[in-house]
Amino acid sequence: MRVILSGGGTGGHIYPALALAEVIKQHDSDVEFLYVGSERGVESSIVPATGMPFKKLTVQGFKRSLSLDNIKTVNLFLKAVKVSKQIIKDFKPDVVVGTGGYVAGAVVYAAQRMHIPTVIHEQNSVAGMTNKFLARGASKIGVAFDVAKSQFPAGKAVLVGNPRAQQVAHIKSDFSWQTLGLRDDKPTLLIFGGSQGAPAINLAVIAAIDQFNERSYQVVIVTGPKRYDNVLNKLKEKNIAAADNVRIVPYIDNMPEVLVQTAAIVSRAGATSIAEITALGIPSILIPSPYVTGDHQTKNAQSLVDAGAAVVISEPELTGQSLMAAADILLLDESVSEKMAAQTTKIGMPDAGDRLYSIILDAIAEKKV
Ligand SMILES: CC(=O)N[C@H]1[C@@H](OP(=O)(O)OP(=O)(O)OC[C@H]2O[C@@H](n3ccc(=O)[nH]c3=O)[C@H](O)[C@@H]2O)O[C@H](CO)[C@@H](O)[C@@H]1O
Repeated sequence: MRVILSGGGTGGHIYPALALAEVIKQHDSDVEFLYVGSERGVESSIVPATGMPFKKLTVQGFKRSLSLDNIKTVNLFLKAVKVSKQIIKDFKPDVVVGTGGYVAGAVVYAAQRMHIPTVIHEQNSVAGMTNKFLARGASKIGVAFDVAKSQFPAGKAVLVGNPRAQQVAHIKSDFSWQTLGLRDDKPTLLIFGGSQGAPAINLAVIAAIDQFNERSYQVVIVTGPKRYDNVLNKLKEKNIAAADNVRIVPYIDNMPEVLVQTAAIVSRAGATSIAEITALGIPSILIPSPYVTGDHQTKNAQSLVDAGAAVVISEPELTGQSLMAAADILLLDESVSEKMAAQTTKIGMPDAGDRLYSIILDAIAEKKV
């Protein structure tokens, strides 16, 4: 089987594609992959690091307001479709899979024009712009939230979950907190703001760090690669240093292994993070980003809140104090965290990769009929 994968711009689109690749390889050891990503997106470093063949396109996003830049966006898109057609002609895929982001728009659209089977995966509860654009021509659509089904052409979308859930649920982790200078016999709270970090979460953490320093549990603060220096500078200005139980890092490369050893999470409500949290049954405090299309993070978080599986703090309510209070309950009150962990696990879909693989096989088979 030959598969082109495309998804980009942000970790939440890229990691599901890579997790799917792992699942397909388990079913079909002869599979050949090609990943097509954007040259400016983080996929251009994340994907080659896995050893997967990678080709770059130049694309950019649409501005929501009227802007001359959108003319450039359209021109780049048309060029990217042309390059994609050549890539597809050379690679001869059986299927092209898109996991969101502008780059996937060009690659999957090119495949559709060439009558190659295409499958798109929607991670969020509100369909993204790229997937809406591609939906009509897609052979199959896999969604991670049931509420997303109705946003696609009738009968086309299937609930599959997010393949990253399967990856983290089955990982054998020998990760030790000692690699960060911490201890393995203490519960650890992991704080991160999605794949890029979130300024609001970083600010609340800076306000709370004096108190985190005094806690019996450990705290790992992931600032986001581009926000690390800023956080360190702010702490310096305030003359605050992290104590022995607190670590501040820009990014975590081996998140699945780390998550397995994590007692509780503070995070945005990105769809892929939620898939991981629910697959592993980790109690969480979610702070949905208010800056995303259709407020989709609040809707992503809703299914967990409804089930008593997570606590939500809205961004306007987020302060050092509200963060500390919620963190203390999760880390210090076992009855709360155990209950939440049990509820969270119920929502998880640890077979999501297999389910997505299955609709990919259907898409290929239907083409052959
Ligand atoms: C601002 C924005 O547009 N966010 C969107 C983006 O978020 P974002 O890229 O932040 O996506 P998610 O929160 O869904 O996923 C983040 C991924 O990055 C990983 N990770 C995170 C931090 C780290 O240090 N190392 C690491 O590997 C997480 O484990 C997870 O796999 O895509 C998601 C999936 O479509 C959407 O739901 C989000 O709304």
